[in-house]
Amino acid sequence: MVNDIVLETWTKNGERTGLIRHRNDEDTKPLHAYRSQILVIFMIFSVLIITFLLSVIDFWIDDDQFVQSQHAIVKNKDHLAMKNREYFYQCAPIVSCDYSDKYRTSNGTCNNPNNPIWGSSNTPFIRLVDAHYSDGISKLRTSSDGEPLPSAREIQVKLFLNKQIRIPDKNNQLLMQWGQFVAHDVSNLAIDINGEDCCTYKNELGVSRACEATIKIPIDDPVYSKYNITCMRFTRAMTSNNYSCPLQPLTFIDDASHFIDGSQIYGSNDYVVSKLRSFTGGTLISVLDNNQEFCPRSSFNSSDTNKYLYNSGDSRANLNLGIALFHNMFLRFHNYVAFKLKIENSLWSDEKLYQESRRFVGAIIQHITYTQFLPIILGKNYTKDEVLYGNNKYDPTVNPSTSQEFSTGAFRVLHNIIPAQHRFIDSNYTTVQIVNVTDWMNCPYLLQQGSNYDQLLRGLLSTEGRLSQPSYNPLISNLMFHSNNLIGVDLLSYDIQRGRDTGLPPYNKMRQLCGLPVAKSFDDLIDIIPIDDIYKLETLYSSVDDIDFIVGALLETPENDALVGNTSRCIIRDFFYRSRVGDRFFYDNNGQSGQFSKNQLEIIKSINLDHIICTTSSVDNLQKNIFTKVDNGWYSPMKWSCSEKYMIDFKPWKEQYD
Ligand code: HEM
Ligand SMILES: [Ca+2]
Repeated sequence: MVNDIVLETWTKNGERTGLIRHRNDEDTKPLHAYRSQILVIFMIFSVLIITFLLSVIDFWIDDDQFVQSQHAIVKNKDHLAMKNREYFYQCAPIVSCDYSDKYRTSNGTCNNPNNPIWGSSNTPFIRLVDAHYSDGISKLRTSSDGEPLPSAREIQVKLFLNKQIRIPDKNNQLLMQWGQFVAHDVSNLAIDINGEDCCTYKNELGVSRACEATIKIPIDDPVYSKYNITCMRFTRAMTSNNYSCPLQPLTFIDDASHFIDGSQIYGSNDYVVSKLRSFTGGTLISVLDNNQEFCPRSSFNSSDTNKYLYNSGDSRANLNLGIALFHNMFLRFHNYVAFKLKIENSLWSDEKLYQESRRFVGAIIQHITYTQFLPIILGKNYTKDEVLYGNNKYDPTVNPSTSQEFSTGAFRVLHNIIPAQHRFIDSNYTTVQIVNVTDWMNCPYLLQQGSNYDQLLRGLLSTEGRLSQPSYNPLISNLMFHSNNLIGVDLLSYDIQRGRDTGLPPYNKMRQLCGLPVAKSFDDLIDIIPIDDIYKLETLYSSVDDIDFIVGALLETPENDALVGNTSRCIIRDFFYRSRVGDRFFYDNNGQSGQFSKNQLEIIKSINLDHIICTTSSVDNLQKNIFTKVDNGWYSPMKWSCSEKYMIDFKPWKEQYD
């Protein structure tokens, strides 16, 4: 019988193979006479079975599958990362899932039925291109000729620092703030902060791993040289080694759930979630101050209790005033939704109210991101394509994980729209205060003084944003995290150095990945980078292949109405495509467990950031395009009043009882 099966296996199109015919011709011989043939067949058969089994296992854990999707951005498959699957082989936790559950888990596990940890917090950023380290493992990339790359600060000084274009943007500052809010939803790279002042320690005690990438400041630096500073502190990012998963080359872990699910509000694991919930009425814990609702305060050990930090789903909530404002806004919005849902469903438990409100808020964040934010970032024509607005179908072969190239490279290009200053505007639309963005970092308590919250919000809404351009504002380029009003660090130097720290591929490789021609010489960059910048690049880098990704990406002239150049656009689009199609709970994907009803979806699709602002602040009239700067006048025809326009109907959530 067994031989018969083998026979069938080797029959092609109904014809027997020569080997088998031969055996049939001689079937009078004793069995042992066929020993060698049987052995060969057995071996071939075993190899086939093993190959088949390996390919099944490979398919099951193959986190490179997303690139095979027909819409994936990747045009050149020769350059795909090979190492993404290592984590899944070696360190992936085993989780048990109930796929009929209507709600996301807090850490994002159990989204994909075949790969339940895809996109969950504490799993790696995927790489679109293999890591680039000089030793192939962890040492920062060097030039093609083996020499060190130019210092990140030297690049900033020679290429970007003095290029400030002061033309006001047609978008307002709120656009930038939404970008940072979404960035923190999908990406959180832990930094190896161990209290060392790396620049000092480097001189006195040698170099720890965390400190081995401090940034050299040129002696003729136009800013730092005045203070005789020649070293910028910088610590390397944590790696999977810090998460008990030693991998080579270095692999970096995303502490946030990779999905756009509001994890920066709620937390990316059960512990944080439980610390933020009030466990009554589905609400989050909040503090009432001066009749306004704010985030709870963290148990930050400060000698001055008035200088608290906020507790939220993401520790970066305190980084700058704009992001702190958004955390309060969404805390208030969550609690508002929970309150409204309770009115419709008085019998719902705290758990049900919390989960339904969280689901509602997560859906709105996705809706705003895809319909209001991305069309401006990527350009309206570009976002019309079905990559971003598809057929509402979930595709389980698409990996939704945040890519290293997106997080450390392409999306950071938008640091170029951070304005130097925020305006505080009162209810009469008079500017009452102008604040440097770098002066109010890590001091969210300032938001709670007087009417600062509403005034900053009015300022973000009605102040023009910084025009997208190949430079960062001078304050964020010199004074970030300053403690004494004198000198701080440089965000652009950090971004360049972080790219090297995390082994990002150089710019030319990213061009290739995105289907742009590979530049064989600096002159070939002329298709997309202005000639003056190409000359400067030539003085800095010894080869066109050495240019850092973010440097090339920042210099690219955006096409049409996009805010970013082609290469970053391609990487940003890749992420948001995968984040939509590869998220089983994406708000308008059909077929998800407990998907929104038709009426509910209609309401969700009608809600914009405008509604959220109206329900959570004293701002009482808003421009029709929320991210556009409009005239402040009360009677501007470009504005709608909150009381007329922005009611949210929660009736479709009323549960029908028979
Ligand atoms: C005032 C506004 C902002 C400030 C002060 C700020 C500051 C920072 C800082 C200090 C880092 C970490 C740098 C490092 O050590 O590597 C960072 C990371 C990042 N920023 Fe911003 N940023 C702002 C706005 C934005 C905006 C508008 C975007 C995008 C639209 C953005 C996207 C990102 C991303 C994707 C990361 C990496 C996050 C991670 O994986 O940890 N940021 N930002
Ligand atoms: Ca998330």
